[in-house]
Amino acid sequence: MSKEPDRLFAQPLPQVPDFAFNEDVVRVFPDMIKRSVPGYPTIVENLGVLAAQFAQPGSVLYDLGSSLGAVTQALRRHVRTDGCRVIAVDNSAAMVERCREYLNGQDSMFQELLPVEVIEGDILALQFQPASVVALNFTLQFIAPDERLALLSRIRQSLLPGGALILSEKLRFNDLEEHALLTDLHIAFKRANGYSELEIAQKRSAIENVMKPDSLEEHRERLLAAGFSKVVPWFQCLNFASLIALP
Ligand SMILES: C[S@@+](CC[C@H](N)C(=O)[O-])C[C@H]1O[C@@H](n2cnc3c(N)ncnc32)[C@H](O)[C@@H]1O
Ligand SMILES: O=C(O)C(=O)C[C@]1(C(=O)O)C=C[C@@H](O)C=C1
Repeated sequence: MSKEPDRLFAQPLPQVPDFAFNEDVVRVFPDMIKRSVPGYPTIVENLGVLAAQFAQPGSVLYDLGSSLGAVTQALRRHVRTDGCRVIAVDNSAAMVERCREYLNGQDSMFQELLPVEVIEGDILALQFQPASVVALNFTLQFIAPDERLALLSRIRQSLLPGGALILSEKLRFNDLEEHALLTDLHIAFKRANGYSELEIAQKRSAIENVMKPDSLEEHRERLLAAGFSKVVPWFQCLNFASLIALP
């Protein structure tokens, strides 16, 4: 994976454009997400471990909003269930192109990996096949809020008995003091990872119109409304969390 450091917001920008998953972001994405999302490497690796517990023979494992395929690669490191295949979907052409290159690299280094198909497309328009694992790793927060319930309902309908949705998101908190504390600690995390005050501020204005986090309570209620029977948080680091939702 690219080792290029993320300096995208290091210089003052006359006007900060809305954040987009374009070629510039693709080049620095592995560095950006690791330095921006507390717990990201732990979440990705363990998503593979969890998926192996839910994978059903002959089913599909979806990686929705796959970016460079970090989750897909973790699924292929950990899932050995007969007849499973991975479908990775992203609507950024630049992400999809680089993701395919990285997965070819994984194929050339390891044998007997699950087959994978990378689709360039909108997850809101996807025809889901019967699935045992669906991963939404920091993707739902970029979907328009009024589309989220319908998407989760369609995922729920595609899930086989014994399967699971694994949903990772940045959280906001209804308690203002808790929200302020965890936001400050997240800024401290970014600072400790070498981001300047300017980089932190400009990234914040770039994402504020395009990324709308929900609270844990909102996630739980919406997942139940979508038909999931149980919602189990399995990881939280500062204001980032991951949940298992069972059909
Ligand atoms: C924060 S990144 C996901 C990170 C990735 N899952 C990982 O773990 O490394 C969000 C991704 O979702 C994709 N995305 C956003 N909206 C989408 C949509 N409607 N359909 C497909 N992909 C979408 C973006 O292009 C971006 O690559
Ligand atoms: O919340 C922030 O400040 C972030 O940078 C978060 C976040 C994310 O959660 O996806 C936003 C955009 C990039 O994809 C990497 C990280």
